[in-house]
Amino acid sequence: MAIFDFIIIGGGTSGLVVANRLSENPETKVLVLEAGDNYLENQFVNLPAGWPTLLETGKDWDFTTAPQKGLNDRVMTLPQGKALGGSSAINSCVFTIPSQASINAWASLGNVGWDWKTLAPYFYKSHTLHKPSDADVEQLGLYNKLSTEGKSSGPIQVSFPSDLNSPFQKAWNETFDKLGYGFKGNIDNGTAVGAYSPPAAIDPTTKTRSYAAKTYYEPVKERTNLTVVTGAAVTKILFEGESPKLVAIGVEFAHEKTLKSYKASKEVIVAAGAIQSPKVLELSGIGSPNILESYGIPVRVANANVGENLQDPIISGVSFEVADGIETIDGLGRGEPEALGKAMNEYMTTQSGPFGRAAVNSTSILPVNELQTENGREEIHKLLNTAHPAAPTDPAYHKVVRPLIEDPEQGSGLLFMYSAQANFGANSAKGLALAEMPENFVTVSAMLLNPLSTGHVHISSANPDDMPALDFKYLTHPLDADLMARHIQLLDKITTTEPFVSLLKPNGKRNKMYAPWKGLEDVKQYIRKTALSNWHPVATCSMLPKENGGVVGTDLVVYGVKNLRVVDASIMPLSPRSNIQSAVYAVAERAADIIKSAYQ
Ligand SMILES: Cc1cc2nc3c(=O)[nH]c(=O)nc-3n(C[C@H](O)[C@H](O)[C@H](O)COP(=O)(O)OP(=O)(O)OC[C@H]3O[C@@H](n4cnc5c(N)ncnc54)[C@H](O)[C@@H]3O)c2cc1C
Repeated sequence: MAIFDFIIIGGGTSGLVVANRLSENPETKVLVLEAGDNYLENQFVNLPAGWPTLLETGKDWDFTTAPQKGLNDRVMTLPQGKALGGSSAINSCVFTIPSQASINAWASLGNVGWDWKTLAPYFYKSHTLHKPSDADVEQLGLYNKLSTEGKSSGPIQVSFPSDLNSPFQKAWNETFDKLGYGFKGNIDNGTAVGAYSPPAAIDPTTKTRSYAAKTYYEPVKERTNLTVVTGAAVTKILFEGESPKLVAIGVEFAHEKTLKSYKASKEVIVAAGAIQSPKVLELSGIGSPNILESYGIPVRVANANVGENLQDPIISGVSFEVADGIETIDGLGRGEPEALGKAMNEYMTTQSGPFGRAAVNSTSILPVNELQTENGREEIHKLLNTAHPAAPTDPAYHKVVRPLIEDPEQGSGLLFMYSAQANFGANSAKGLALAEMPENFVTVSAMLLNPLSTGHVHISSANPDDMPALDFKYLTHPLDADLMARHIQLLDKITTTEPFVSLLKPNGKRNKMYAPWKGLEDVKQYIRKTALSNWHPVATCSMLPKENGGVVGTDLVVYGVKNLRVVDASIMPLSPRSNIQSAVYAVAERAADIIKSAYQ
């Protein structure tokens, strides 16, 4: 049996960061086992705008949820990357830094030493933020919004969209200014609130996707102490001894239709993502005894927290028909040969145009609008304390999220805009991107940043090939629907305020599911018909004290086992307030340092 120092399960976003850093020492032998394939040469992976074409293909696990009671029993799908680079190979590239408050909340939850101050260096170690050109700075409204220029110096290349002909970004920023949500803080140090145009993980020189496989793996793939096997699905972790002296010593995996085993002399590191890291643990006998025994899996460590605490921010929104003469990218979505030819020509000749950009044009992190007035603040206070008060059975993280909802300096929603139609009501990411209407649109979506509803993901059998049973339980906490409805209601203001309103066709069309709403209850009904995942699941192997729902401690070691850690999105005890890939990279960088220091 081959022996490595470290075996990493999953060569995704986090797995490749840890593999790169651990193999910096030529004496350390590292093995990465990745179930998906290597798509480094795949043009649709490399093309930033190519991601919708990757969904529901062999590059996407394409999980299915249980019927979502809070969303009219709709059954939905969840994309997750099945590729070297994992979800960073198929994501939509937006790269934003989370709020300091949401990272500090990790420490408040009992994770001493995991706060903004300690994690910030790892954000800067994992990416390099490229300054926009002077012309772009003006167009994107980015003056004075970069505080850490030159501070970031990591492998992921992050750049700003250059779209000088588009009227949308400027109009977005000016409209939010008028509504009292002018930009405050800095976009790269966790203090951003208000409207801006976000950067993306796109290499500014090549205008290609900058992701884990390209930046953390490809440059070091010749290291003789680093072995990466693709098409290798881990079926279980191998152990020696019994709890409490249980030790992880290797893995069993399926490769080329054969079951193989390799040994790890130091550690097994789980990086299979928020949906499948708990699956790997459960298949290996770490989880709820009730679940494991029902599938005949011997219990090695009883911990009912594995696979629980699942948090996933949802989105909904409205598409608005644009005024005549305003250009959008709907033609690409409809597959019109003329639009595709023009975009490809721009991309190939001058590396410009929509193919080289992330889908999202602008975002805005906002508190609920009600906090702008005295009466509104009273209303939200009552909502939190009288209508939906905290219960003793609430998960621990509610205690830190609830005060943030009433804080006007924090955001509870993230609004974002892109210049194309969205097919709200679809139950899949691919369906959402379907462009069926012949007119052109701009879409404004809202994402609920820290939902109080939690779900779970567990194995559905003892067969590693079976998909896990996934239930997000979206909107089952009543406060989520109330907050989400208020964020969606703000769309009425944005789209009737100058200069944004001038970009819209008066009495123009809306997306098919839209019907004018008369009040919050109508908005809630619309959300139940249209909301879906924004593909940021976290917290299923939470870093928390075990009695508060934890699976790993602050050293990321799995409770009750030696030599076994988890290093991916599943350890985040609370979703960071932003798109989350930046935090996944930062956590993985820090995990690598923690592991290295354990062997010094
Ligand atoms: C469609 C989509 C769009 C997104 N858009 C954005 C965005 O614009 N901005 C942003 O910040 N975030 C975005 N995200 C989220 C972000 O990409 C993820 O949160 C992040 O990449 C997760 O990293 P991870 O390491 O936890 O998991 P992953 O990157 O998913 O890695 C897990 C890896 O483990 C492998 N694996 C699983 N089980 C096994 C097994 N048993 N054996 C071997 N290998 C296994 C998987 O194939 C995968 O490669 C998006 C995600 C998706 C799916």
